[in-house]
Amino acid sequence: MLYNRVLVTGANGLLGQALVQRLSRLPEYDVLATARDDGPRFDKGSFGYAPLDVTDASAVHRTFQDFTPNVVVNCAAVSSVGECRNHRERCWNVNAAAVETLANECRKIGARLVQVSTDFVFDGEDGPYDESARPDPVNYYGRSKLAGENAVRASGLGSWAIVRTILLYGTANRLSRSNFVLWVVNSLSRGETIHVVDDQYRTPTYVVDLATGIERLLHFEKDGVFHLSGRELVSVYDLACTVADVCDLDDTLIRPVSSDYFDDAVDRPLRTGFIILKGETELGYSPHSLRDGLAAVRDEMK
Ligand SMILES: NC(=O)C1=CN([C@@H]2O[C@H](COP(=O)(O)OP(=O)(O)OC[C@H]3O[C@@H](n4cnc5c(N)ncnc54)[C@H](OP(=O)(O)O)[C@@H]3O)[C@@H](O)[C@H]2O)C=CC1
Ligand SMILES: Cc1cn([C@H]2C[C@H](O)[C@@H](COP(=O)(O)OP(=O)(O)O[C@H]3O[C@@H](C)C(=O)[C@@H](O)[C@H]3O)O2)c(=O)[nH]c1=O
Repeated sequence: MLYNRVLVTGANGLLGQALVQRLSRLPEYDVLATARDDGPRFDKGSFGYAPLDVTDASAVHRTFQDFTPNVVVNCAAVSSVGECRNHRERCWNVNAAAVETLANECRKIGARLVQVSTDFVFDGEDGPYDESARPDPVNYYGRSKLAGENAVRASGLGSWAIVRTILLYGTANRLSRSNFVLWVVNSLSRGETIHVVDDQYRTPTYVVDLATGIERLLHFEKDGVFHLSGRELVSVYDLACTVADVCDLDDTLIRPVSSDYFDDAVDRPLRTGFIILKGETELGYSPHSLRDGLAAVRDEMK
């Protein structure tokens, strides 16, 4: 059997954990999980682990020389839009500059690079978007992620893919950043009132679906841009109400508000969402329905 030697960065994050667990269950992959911590935050699956800060160019070089991956999936990011607004240099170093470093190291050893990106590269004026839509980010996070995409495109790599996704939800161990669905469940379970925007629209994505989609992309060795998200376009308020319904929580605690309710809000694109036809036809991507994905998360939380 021809093994795919896959190096995953940011492996202790929400997507990184799901992806490493997915790949390490399949015999065709030999996985090296890397993250900033001394060890993995999870233990299911059979994979190697090495500490790696993607902004440390010499550490990246050494890790590539030691493991010699034939494919790298970059899940490392500063994924909080507020943190990107407040700590621009750190955000740029991770989301843009480090991608250039990874792409250069991939080129040297002939490896493929799969870069994970976001709906926030778009302005949100005319979603849902397909892969040919023109990016025009409205916040610093989106600009840094677009710069990361452009570093891949400009790198001269023989083989690369950019996988954009939207509003990820799921469970994982000891996350440094929670996600919207867990936040709604935890807040409502404590009986807390929450204010949720009803003018932002998304196609929320169950992280297990995204991990499966990326695995399919590796398996078929597809290049180019792919939009992998859920199928259903909903307002974030409707998403919160669906979470309450699926988890049997009190939806009267959810108050609809518009985006300008939050005084210090970071600008967020209003209507994103993805058309996922390319992933469906070229990868066999087939995400859970929103209710089924949320039910799976509810069961994982038990
Ligand atoms: N979450 C979402 O809704 C969406 C996410 N995306 C994209 O998906 C990808 C995965 O995001 P997600 O898993 O949700 O985010 P997480 O924040 O859960 O994971 C990102 C990981 O990157 C790690 N990281 C940060 N800086 C470095 C560094 N210098 N070196 C190595 N690792 C680093 C973080 O480490 P630590 O835990 O130590 O902080 C974290 O574990 C990102 O590219 C993100 O932009 C796109 C659309 C939606
Ligand atoms: C905390 C909070 C969030 N929201 C809304 C804002 C937003 O539409 C949604 C999710 O907010 P978050 O701050 O979790 O995430 P946000 O920064 O909007 O989400 C993004 O994550 C990054 C990584 C991406 O790349 C994007 O695809 C996107 O999904 O919830 C409220 O309405 N009320 C609240 O009190």
